[in-house]
Amino acid sequence: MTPKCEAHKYRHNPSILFLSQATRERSRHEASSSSSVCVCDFTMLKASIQRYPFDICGSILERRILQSAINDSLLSRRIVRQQISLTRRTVKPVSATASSLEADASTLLTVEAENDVLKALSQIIDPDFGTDIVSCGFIKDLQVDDISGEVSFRLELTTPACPIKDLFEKQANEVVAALPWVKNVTVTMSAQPPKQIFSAQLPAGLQTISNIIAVSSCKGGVGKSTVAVNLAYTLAGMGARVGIFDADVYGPSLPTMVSPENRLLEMNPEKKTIIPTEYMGVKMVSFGFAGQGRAIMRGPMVSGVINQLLTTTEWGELDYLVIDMPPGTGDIQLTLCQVVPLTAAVIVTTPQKLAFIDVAKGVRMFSKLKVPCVAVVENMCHFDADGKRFYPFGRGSGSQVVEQFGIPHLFDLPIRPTLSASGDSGIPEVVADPQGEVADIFQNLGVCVVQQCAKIRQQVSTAVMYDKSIKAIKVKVPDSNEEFLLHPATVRRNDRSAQSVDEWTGEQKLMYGDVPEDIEPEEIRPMGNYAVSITWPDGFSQIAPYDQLQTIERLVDVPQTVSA
Ligand SMILES: Nc1ncnc2c1ncn2[C@@H]1O[C@H](COP(=O)(O)OP(=O)(O)OP(=O)(O)O)[C@@H](O)[C@H]1O
Repeated sequence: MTPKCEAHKYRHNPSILFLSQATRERSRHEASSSSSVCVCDFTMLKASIQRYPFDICGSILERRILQSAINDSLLSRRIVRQQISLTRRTVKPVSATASSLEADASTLLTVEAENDVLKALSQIIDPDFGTDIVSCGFIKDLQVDDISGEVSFRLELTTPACPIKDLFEKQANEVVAALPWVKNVTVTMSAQPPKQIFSAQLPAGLQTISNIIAVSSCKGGVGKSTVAVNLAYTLAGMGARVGIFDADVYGPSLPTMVSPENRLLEMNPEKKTIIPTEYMGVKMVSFGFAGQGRAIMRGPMVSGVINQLLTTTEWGELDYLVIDMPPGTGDIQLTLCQVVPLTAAVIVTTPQKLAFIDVAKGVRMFSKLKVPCVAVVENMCHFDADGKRFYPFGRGSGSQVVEQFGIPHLFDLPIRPTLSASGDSGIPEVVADPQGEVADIFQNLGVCVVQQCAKIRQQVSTAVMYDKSIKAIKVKVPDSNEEFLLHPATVRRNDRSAQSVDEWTGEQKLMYGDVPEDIEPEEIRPMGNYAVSITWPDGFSQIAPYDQLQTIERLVDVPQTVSA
């Protein structure tokens, strides 16, 4: 049915005529007092009548009419408000009270003004997520008063260290202030509270840490601790809450590189937890602060100590925990990576040709554990003397690493006597000389880490989702372009846990008919970067690795959207 037909249908409705006439009369009357209100009134009603079927009894202006008028942009909000009150005065309400009419209109207008603001803000794109800040869910506590023209909202970013937070703030101010009815904009910047994206089966101490970054190298002495410490202080300088965990039990470097007042870790005797020491706002734990000196231990003991130190520490809320990994890619490193839900890894190397092989080992270890390597730092690349640049270890194989392993970022760190000196003085270089060249390089590394972590979190948390409208589980495996749909019951039937399959005989315990065809998951949460945990209505928590999800029979025909 075309809009014209609708108009025709309602043309003989006396109520409409009544209102239209009233409006027209008023138009004539008010036009003489040079009001633009009434000129618009009639246009609005006409436009509305042509667009929507509506009931109009006396002064009831149905929501849709107002909505339509506002959508048509025929009237400013102010004029619509005046129109409502004029109508109230002109026409006696029949089946709605004047106050409910006004309340209705008021709500509509506020919603409309909010939409205006959100539309304006959606012009701002987050370059990391490739989508606008409204879709990213960054706009919180939006308050709009379209009469006074006051707008306020909070811009909640994923991390307080967001490198473009100032730009976001400026743009948000500008686009909202550009709306014709806006007189004043108040933007408050904030960041999401730290939270692990991974499933809850984590030690309590790690649950309030948003991102855990491993700084790793395959050999000792390449500058891994230097990078870890300076990266941590750079992130803190960017506004984040940061901790450093020195996992090198054999040769802890942290006690030499930073000089906290309290050089011994304290215990909370009641909770039996470790309280980290702190230096310039960065929390830290190292075996070197345990009053034990260097350890003489065997591998499994080392793993035990590392895990205990790491998991029983009261880290509190952290945006980033930087782990200075023990050098190498052996069992200790593997165990550590399995205990801690790492968000990303940074690999440190030197430019020698052989270093390429080391980096390859590191990348392979992390890729086995599904931890994305976000950057390679090629340390001690060059130094400058007599106006010339020297490459004592030859030109690096960093670019080869980037090409071969698809690691997106490579950073060259020069040899600087100050870096070495600050390593021994207890004040990190980026703190001692925040404007220097080294601080600049670390700033770029910090930005890279912040951006990549945000991307990874986003990818991981949306990798497997239940789409209720099509009753299907949507899978988009991180780091792969593959996207597919699975039938929830099929996913449940493919559970391989001891509850569903006998561990010894391999016999299927969960029968096909045990799972209702229309079963729907209650919650899906990522577990590390390799699996999701799916909670079903009967309370069963299924762990579904991505590898397994990729082998399950897929839904080929997308089901029809199920109306709510
Ligand atoms: N770019 C650099 N310029 C000058 N000195 C550096 C540079 N990088 C690191 N160093 C120095 O080299 C030494 C080794 O660095 P660092 O302790 O960071 O290496 P590492 O890989 O963590 O070693 P380990 O695994 O043995 O702990 C330190 O004295 C440090 O100050």
